[in-house]
Amino acid sequence: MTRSLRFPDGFLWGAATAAYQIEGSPLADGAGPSIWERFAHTPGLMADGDTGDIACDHYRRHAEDVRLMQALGLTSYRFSIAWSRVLPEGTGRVNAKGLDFYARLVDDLLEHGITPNVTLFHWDLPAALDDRGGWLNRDSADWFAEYAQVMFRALDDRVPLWTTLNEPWVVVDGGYLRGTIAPGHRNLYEAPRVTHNLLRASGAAVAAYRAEGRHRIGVVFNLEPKYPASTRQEDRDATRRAHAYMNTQFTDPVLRGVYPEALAALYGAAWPDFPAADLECIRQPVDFVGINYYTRQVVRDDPTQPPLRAAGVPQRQRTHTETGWEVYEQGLIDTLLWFRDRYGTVPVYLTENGAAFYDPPQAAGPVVEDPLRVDYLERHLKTLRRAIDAGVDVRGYYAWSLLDNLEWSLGFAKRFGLYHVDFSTQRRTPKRSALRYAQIIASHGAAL
Ligand SMILES: OC[C@H]1NNC[C@@H](O)[C@@H]1O
Ligand SMILES: [Ca+2]
Repeated sequence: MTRSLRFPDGFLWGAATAAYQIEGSPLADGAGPSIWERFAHTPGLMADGDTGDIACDHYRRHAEDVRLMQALGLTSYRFSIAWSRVLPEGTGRVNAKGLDFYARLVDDLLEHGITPNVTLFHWDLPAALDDRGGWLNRDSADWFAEYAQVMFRALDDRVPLWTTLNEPWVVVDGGYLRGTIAPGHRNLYEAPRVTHNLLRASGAAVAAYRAEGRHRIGVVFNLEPKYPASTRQEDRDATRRAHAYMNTQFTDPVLRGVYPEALAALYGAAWPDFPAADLECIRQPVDFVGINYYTRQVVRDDPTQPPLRAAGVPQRQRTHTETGWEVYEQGLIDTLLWFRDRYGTVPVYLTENGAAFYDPPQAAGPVVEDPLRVDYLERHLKTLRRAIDAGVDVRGYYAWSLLDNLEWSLGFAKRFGLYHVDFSTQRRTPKRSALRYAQIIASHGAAL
């Protein structure tokens, strides 16, 4: 009997984006600046001097972009709210024009039969809140809950899927330890405190939602499975540290109410003594979890790289993307089975999956040929179906990304889009992967 070729009834076929990466017009209509406005305009921090000043000009071209979604047959679209469009100072005064942009976008999606999946925080913290300490300030949980409540009251009648944070690990590791993304800090003492306040903020928003929300709310983690480079104990220990730092540092507090004990040893003196009551807030039950999967990491012991003392081992024999990530779809099912076995039956959406490949410049033809991205998409969707067949409750898939966009400090050169964007003309052109995805959606997976 052939394996079930179709995906479950009601499975959502989506694509994902984030505000600062696509919208442009960062200060239009009363919007306040975010920390990305500052970071991107700080010389030397962004590849090629790229910024989100225009990006995909989505703030003005949103109607055209919704039509592009419909052309693919998408049944869902995941996007984020720019917090400082709605609350220019982060708290207090609401900017009606900012809120109205998102209300119109949601209405347009619904009119096209596309289910909105709304991320409240996708890294673009209002600059005014960073001036008050940002995620280092324990008050950040209250700021975020206030903002979340504004959004729930404005849009919960039309938005069935909410998520609080996108990828807290990236904010901690990139924004506060390595300094590669906004706000560009490099401070080991700050990292665990930011983890903790991000998770407290997420819990506070979920608690606020429970008081008046009518639909479902979750949180989005990027999960990257870690594999030991050898059977040596040192490599196995390094792999465990890397897994705790990147994965269970976030999933365990939210889904089990405790931090992995490896973190205290890893952070050492930098590990704070968190009040137990905080974990009660953090472990607010969520309705689902979004998992963003891109690649795996093979890990070896590396004493020269404290505090993690772990290094990635390049898998040169395999295809890699333009961001240096190994194409490794087996890691997707390994991660989903691990997640199900550790946390039980909490529903999952694959809220991001995709690849940046060098799409060769094409004559202005109707389709951009991107064979490597087509291959990546097929491999991961086939693997996702295997995980579903193995009993993992996956409710939807979101390709990262609908459009080529600003890949944060890597700039526009890293192209993840199903649609190619010519940033000098704003012309959108479907890639072969977009047409293949449309075919898969139309057959509800059978065409895989
Ligand atoms: O690196 C690709 C994507 N990963 N997750 C978060 C998104 O904002 C990134 O563009
Ligand atoms: Ca450029």
